[in-house]
Amino acid sequence: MTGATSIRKLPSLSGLHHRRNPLEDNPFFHPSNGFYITPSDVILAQVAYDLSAQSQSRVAYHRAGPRREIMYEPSAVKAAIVTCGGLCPGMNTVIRELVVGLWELYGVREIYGIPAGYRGFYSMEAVKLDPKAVHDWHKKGGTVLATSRGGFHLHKIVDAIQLNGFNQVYIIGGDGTMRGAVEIFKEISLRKLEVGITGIPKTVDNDVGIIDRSFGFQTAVEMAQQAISAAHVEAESAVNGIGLVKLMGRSTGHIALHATLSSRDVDCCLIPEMDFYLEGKGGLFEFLEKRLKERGHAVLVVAEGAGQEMIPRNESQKQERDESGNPVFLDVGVWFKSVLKDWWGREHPDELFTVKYIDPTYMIRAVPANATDNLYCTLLAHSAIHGVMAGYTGFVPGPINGNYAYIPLEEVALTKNKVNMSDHKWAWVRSVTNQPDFETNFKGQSL
Ligand SMILES: Nc1ncnc2c1ncn2[C@@H]1O[C@H](COP(=O)(O)OP(=O)(O)O)[C@@H](O)[C@H]1O
Ligand SMILES: O=P(O)(O)OC[C@H]1O[C@](O)(COP(=O)(O)O)[C@@H](O)[C@@H]1O
Ligand SMILES: [Mg+2]
Repeated sequence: MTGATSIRKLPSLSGLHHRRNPLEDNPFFHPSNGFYITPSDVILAQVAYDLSAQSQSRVAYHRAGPRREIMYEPSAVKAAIVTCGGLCPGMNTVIRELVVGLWELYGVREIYGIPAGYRGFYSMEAVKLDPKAVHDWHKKGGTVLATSRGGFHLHKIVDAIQLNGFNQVYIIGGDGTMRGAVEIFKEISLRKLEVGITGIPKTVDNDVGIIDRSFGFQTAVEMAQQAISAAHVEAESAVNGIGLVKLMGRSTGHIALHATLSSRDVDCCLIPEMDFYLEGKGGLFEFLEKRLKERGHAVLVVAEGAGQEMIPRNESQKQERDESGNPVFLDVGVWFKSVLKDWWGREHPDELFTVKYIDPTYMIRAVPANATDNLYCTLLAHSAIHGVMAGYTGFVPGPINGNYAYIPLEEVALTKNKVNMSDHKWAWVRSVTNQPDFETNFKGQSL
């Protein structure tokens, strides 16, 4: 295979001095050949190639891991950790492992938690953290530091970082947080401060791009199974029963898709990336009618952002935003329940019909991470620490094709991970549920 490899450049702090990595003397490690990662160690963005193609350009990211030399004197490090945005299983594990990792791997002793998200930098007292304080945090859901939306005042935040003398900042958050982190990184560079900034991607929706998946996502999918199973039991035990489950997913339907694929009890899965329609040939009602006739019940899984444009709303509802500026959605489950009942009442006024609506929204994200996600959180935290200690800044650690890499923060902030409606995964959903291909049906209908 021929073709050039372009390595994504990582910003680094220039005013610091090289020093020996203390892992060299750490009793738990025996650094041998290949232990330290060098600048020429990279992870390719893509692993599948067509070998018959003439020439292919490749994108690569620097590989995450410890470097032979670090750029901070551990006793001079003052680290800040903050969690922003919505909850996600594993946030406490990441905080715990950042604290324990900084302490045990590098001998850092000044580690602080910023309470309540970005606003905490300038409006609250930072909390001193050590391994003893965080020892059981991985067993707790949520974030012990607390989180919030909004409150992003760039200058106040950077002033507070400067005033407190923080020289490493670990920012745990989703797509909105990453956009904020880019602003902070740029302002810090403008002020020529020697402060390492890293963004650790957190989002239960799995909507952050480039990385394989976000931590906590698998736990959330697992939790969603309970809701789907309950909906299935309720639907099966009724006459013409519909079990309706709403799952998180503002603009991406990954949770709904994965929960559908792993459950196999789902008759139809609706996600924000797709258009669908209710009435007429090839529509949802026709499909449900058929399913109820054949099987006596049906299970419908809907991502919270699906069909939002179909729900009637007044002017103020149209404008509503949360503190971070994200649009506030109406409850698609409540709407569905009412349109389904209207439809059945119209078509079959004398026949029994039941819709059981289950909304496990916060249950799927307010739990501790499962074992797989806990391990993932640990590797993520350690990757972040190694990168910052090595002097990199403005980066995001994350798994790419199973290997941990450092990705420029700005690239992550600009990339959204949407469900690709034309790849095999969505085809697999349709083959499992046998649900209508709304797009094709709609085109056929309008001919
Ligand atoms: N474009 C942006 N620029 C700067 N800060 C932002 C931006 N978008 C969101 N934020 C801030 O990031 C934090 C988290 O954002 P939010 O969208 O609520 O959650 P998430 O990071 O999980 O997507 C909030 O404090 C919000 O004010
Ligand atoms: O009610 P809240 O806390 O604002 O959160 C609701 C939203 O948060 C999420 O769980 C996750 O969103 P973020 O990760 O972007 O914060 C969405 O699925 C959901 O719409
Ligand atoms: Mg978000």
